[in-house]
Amino acid sequence: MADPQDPQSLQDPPNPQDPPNPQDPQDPQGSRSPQGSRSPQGPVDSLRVPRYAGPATFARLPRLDQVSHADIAIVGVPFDSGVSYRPGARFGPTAVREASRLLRPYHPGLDVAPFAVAQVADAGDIACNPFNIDEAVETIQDAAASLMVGGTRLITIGGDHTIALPLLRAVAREHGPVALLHFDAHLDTWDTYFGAAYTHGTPFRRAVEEGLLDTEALTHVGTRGSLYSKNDLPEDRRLGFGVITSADVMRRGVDEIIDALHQRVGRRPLYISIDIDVLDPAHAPGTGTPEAGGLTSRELLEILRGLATTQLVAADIVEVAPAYDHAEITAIAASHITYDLTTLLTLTRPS
Ligand SMILES: N=C(N)NCCCC(=O)O
Ligand SMILES: [Zn+2]
Ligand SMILES: [Zn+2]
Repeated sequence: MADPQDPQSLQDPPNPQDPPNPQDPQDPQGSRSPQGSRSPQGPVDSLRVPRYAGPATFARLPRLDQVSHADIAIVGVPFDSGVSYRPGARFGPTAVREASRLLRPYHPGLDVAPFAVAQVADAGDIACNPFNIDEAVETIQDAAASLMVGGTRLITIGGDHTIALPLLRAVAREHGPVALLHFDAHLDTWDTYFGAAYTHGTPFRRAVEEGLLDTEALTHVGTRGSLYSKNDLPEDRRLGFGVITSADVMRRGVDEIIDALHQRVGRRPLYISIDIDVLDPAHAPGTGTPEAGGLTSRELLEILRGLATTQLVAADIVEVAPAYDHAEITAIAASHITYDLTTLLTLTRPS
């Protein structure tokens, strides 16, 4: 039954005599939009093609090569050679895409149909060398920069947290030093592991050293767990970071945290990096370095929705390791976070 509130139903009504064919190159998405229409090509319509059918792009969106231009591209980086503990985040992008099949086109919390107001497309995966981290970092930076040509904004699904460094390099080249909201159990500002500079525990120290970040506007959110030394926190502060711990979120509450984040980032171009281990292992067991006492997925999603008036320019969601997941708990959380990040990007057009 057509529902006038449903943006999909505002297009031509489905014709049961003429079902879409996902194999049909003229209509690979089962789209109701006429060919050549200037409105964004949305996801496959789950009221016409069952959501479990066909290949998984994020939220069943078109692939980048199926659209003439994308305002927002979702790209996977299946790289996990930078981890210090459990491997497996290389399978994150595939798991998040699979778990995203249930996403629907209208976001009631933010009152927007993100795929109707912006052309969003799935750019596939960046193929990077698992045996050479330096080379992989360069590949990711170059691929991200090429995807951003023409003003396309990027949401990246990792992959381990190493990938934030090349992504920030590509973003800073476009926008200059950016504000950063880093949602993570960990600081990820350590110096080296086994002498290696590019790891999943070090991207944000490198980013500060390289001048990619606006050091007036950096905050970790959700930090908790054991550290290497008492010096870790003052060193992190010296780099410019503020810290809102997981316990602060619980004690101060979501609304106060949102206010504090707005004060910190203001109208600066903003990058959001979300390590799924910011969530409690009960909400995200499928990750490589889990820490007890984390945020709930409800808290994280509410905080993100509170950031709709920032100047978000790009984001990543990293560290989903499906081998440790159960019943897709982690991948579902990550797919919803990615949906919210996408929706935020449609609301926060850079000035
Ligand atoms: N970025 C993530 N997930 N973890 C960093 C933890 C580094 C460590 O082993 O101390
Ligand atoms: Zn982490
Ligand atoms: Zn991290």
